[in-house]
Amino acid sequence: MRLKLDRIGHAFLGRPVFENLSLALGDSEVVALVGPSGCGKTTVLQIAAGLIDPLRGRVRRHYRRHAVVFQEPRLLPWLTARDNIAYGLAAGGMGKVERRIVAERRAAEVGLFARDLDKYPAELSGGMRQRAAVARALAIDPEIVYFDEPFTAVDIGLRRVLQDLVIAASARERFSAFFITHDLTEAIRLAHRIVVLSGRQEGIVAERVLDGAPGERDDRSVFETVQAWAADPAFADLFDGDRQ
Ligand SMILES: Nc1ncnc2c1ncn2[C@@H]1O[C@H](COP(=O)(O)OP(=O)(O)OP(=O)(O)O)[C@@H](O)[C@H]1O
Repeated sequence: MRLKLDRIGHAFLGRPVFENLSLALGDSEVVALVGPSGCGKTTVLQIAAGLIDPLRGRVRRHYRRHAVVFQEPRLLPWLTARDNIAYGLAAGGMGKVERRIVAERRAAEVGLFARDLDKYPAELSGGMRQRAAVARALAIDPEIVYFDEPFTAVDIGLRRVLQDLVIAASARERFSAFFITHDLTEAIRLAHRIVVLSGRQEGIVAERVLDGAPGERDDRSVFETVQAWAADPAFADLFDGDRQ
């Protein structure tokens, strides 16, 4: 068990977001949290990652290193792509030459070319910046990666490529991942398990374990699962939200 949220509750300015939310994330498990816009997905992730404290409940973390990939890349504009990717390694005490080697290996894994590594974020496309953000997260060999709608802002073709990178990396390196999305197709492509957060402060209203490993699901089975769940009352909130 990497992470356990035990009956957490949170409110902003006295306005409750959710109550009594319990959720566990196992070793090497990829859990996708879906739910309508504004239901509190980012808040759950921030509590899980320790970025904010919950008003109620308890969080137990059984890991040493985690990384977060946000919707926007959040690269440091004054550093090259290479130095951005290597950024977390210096804090871990790694020497300069080794940092460079790790950054270049991670960059290649996410499809960045060597010639891009000397560029600054402003010189990279949006897709390249998000690739660099994923490489930076993986560079520190995290035991858990928190993804907060990381591919929402990229176009549909690249989104699929980036999803495939995450699927391959999680299978290869066996980190756990907590992946927030409002895109059910994305969740079904890359998770072992899906949990649905209510849009009416009712906490987690549904949970489904997916068949097979994420990389093994073909487009047809993903499509059929989305269709089946669209008719499932447990997912009604999610589809209502999408129609708004
Ligand atoms: N810092 C804050 N101060 C006040 N209210 C906040 C704050 N952060 C979030 N909220 C509110 O809490 C609720 C949950 O927000 P959150 O961002 O967690 O939802 P979400 O499910 O991730 O939304 P989306 O899918 O649109 O990104 C929303 O009503 C939001 O307006």
